[in-house]
Amino acid sequence: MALFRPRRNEHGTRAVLALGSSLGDREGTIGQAIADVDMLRETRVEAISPTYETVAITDEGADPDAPAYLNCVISIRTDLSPHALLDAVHTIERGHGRVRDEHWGPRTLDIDIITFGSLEMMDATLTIPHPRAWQRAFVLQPWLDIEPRAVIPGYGRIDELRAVAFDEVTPYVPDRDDS
Ligand SMILES: Nc1ncnc2c1ncn2[C@@H]1O[C@H](COP(=O)(O)OP(=O)(O)OP(=O)(O)O)[C@@H](O)[C@H]1O
Ligand SMILES: Nc1nc2c(c(=O)[nH]1)N=C(CO)CN2
Repeated sequence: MALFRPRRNEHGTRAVLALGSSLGDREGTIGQAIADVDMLRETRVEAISPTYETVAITDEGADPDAPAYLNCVISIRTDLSPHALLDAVHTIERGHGRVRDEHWGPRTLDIDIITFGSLEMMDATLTIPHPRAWQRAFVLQPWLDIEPRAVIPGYGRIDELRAVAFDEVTPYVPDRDDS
């Protein structure tokens, strides 16, 4: 189920972040990372998408034998600059044991900045909108659940992009042991 919070203040920039985890306590890590984002200076989480279990996309393509990801998307409002937000999400990733080794390899936590208001920019460390979000169902589907009319600046409407994205996403049903 998606969660939405009433907007108490309208200042700052609305940004969309995508979270993914394929190692360890995936659900716990994503939940804590969302709380970490909400604790950032001048930043507030406004909506949390449902979580999806998704087949890992690796350098060789979709790999059903690689650890599956949990993915979700959050919308935030922040007064941080785009680079300060990038630094902050990297700190959160490191706090959850993220190690940068294998390209597109399994990871405890990945947080990508998908959009930042209507900003379009590219420099050595940051590209906004995220350059691969437009083709990733593991980003577009959860985002669609919380913002069905969203547009990726320069790429178009996410409902249209989602319709042609082919990677596999399945609603995540937690395996609760309440006994
Ligand atoms: N919009 C963005 N969000 C997050 N990182 C970005 C963005 N644009 C550029 N980067 C840069 O990409 C670098 C690699 O990021 P990361 O290791 O998370 O990539 P990845 O998750 O493996 O791959 P992908 O970018 O395809 O999701 C980061 O150090 C960061 O400087
Ligand atoms: N299913 C899935 N595959 C991925 C993901 C991800 O979040 N989910 N992230 C990647 C690099 O960011 C590479 N591959």
